[in-house]
Amino acid sequence: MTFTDDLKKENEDIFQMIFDHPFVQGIGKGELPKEAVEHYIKADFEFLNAFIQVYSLALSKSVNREDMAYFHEQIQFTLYDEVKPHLNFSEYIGVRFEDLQGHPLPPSGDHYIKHMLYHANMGTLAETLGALLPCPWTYLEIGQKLINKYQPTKEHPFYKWMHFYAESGKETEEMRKRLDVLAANSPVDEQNRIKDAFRKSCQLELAFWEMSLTCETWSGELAVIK
Ligand SMILES: Cc1ncc(CN)c(N)n1
Repeated sequence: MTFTDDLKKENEDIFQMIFDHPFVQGIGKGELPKEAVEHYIKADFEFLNAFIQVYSLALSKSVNREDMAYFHEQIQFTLYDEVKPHLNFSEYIGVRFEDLQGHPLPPSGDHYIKHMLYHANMGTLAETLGALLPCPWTYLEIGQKLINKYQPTKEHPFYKWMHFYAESGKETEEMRKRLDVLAANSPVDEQNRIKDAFRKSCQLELAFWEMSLTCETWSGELAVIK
């Protein structure tokens, strides 16, 4: 068993809760409230901006060219390739993707990016990877398991979304490989911080789906200062 095999096993409960979440199941069924999808895209655009910033902090902690090239590629992937699932969702709600950008993150999304930025700013590269890994890994599982369960055809409204993530296994595999090497050489207290970062990111992935479904917002008339 590798370190990341253990992480998966310890967090199987949350992975299952994510798969069972009504928003995720709604993707498989091809039936989602349009307001919830709009809320998701607006938040996810900002989330991925922060994710790129976390990758660049991880790049700055890298000490060899291979890791630098890896984080550079991941930034490109997030910037250019991950637009495709957002476009699929935007088409479904009939709103231009450009009109869904620049909106403040709702509380759960805000919590999630600050959690990742905390580890990236205060922790080691291994700890940063622990906070990042649930993002590609939970989506890979969602894509694969939804395709397996619903067998969508090309006419399915979220066919492209599901296939995009089901076929993104390389991202997870490469990140796991790096974290396994680093964790094997980490002291126990650092391994515990990685485990804590990973579990909280899994829990915040779940919270992100719930935030989207319930159209979670900040309280008060002003909501947030822009
Ligand atoms: C919140 C969230 N988590 C994960 C992914 C997949 N990269 C995403 N787009 N958004």
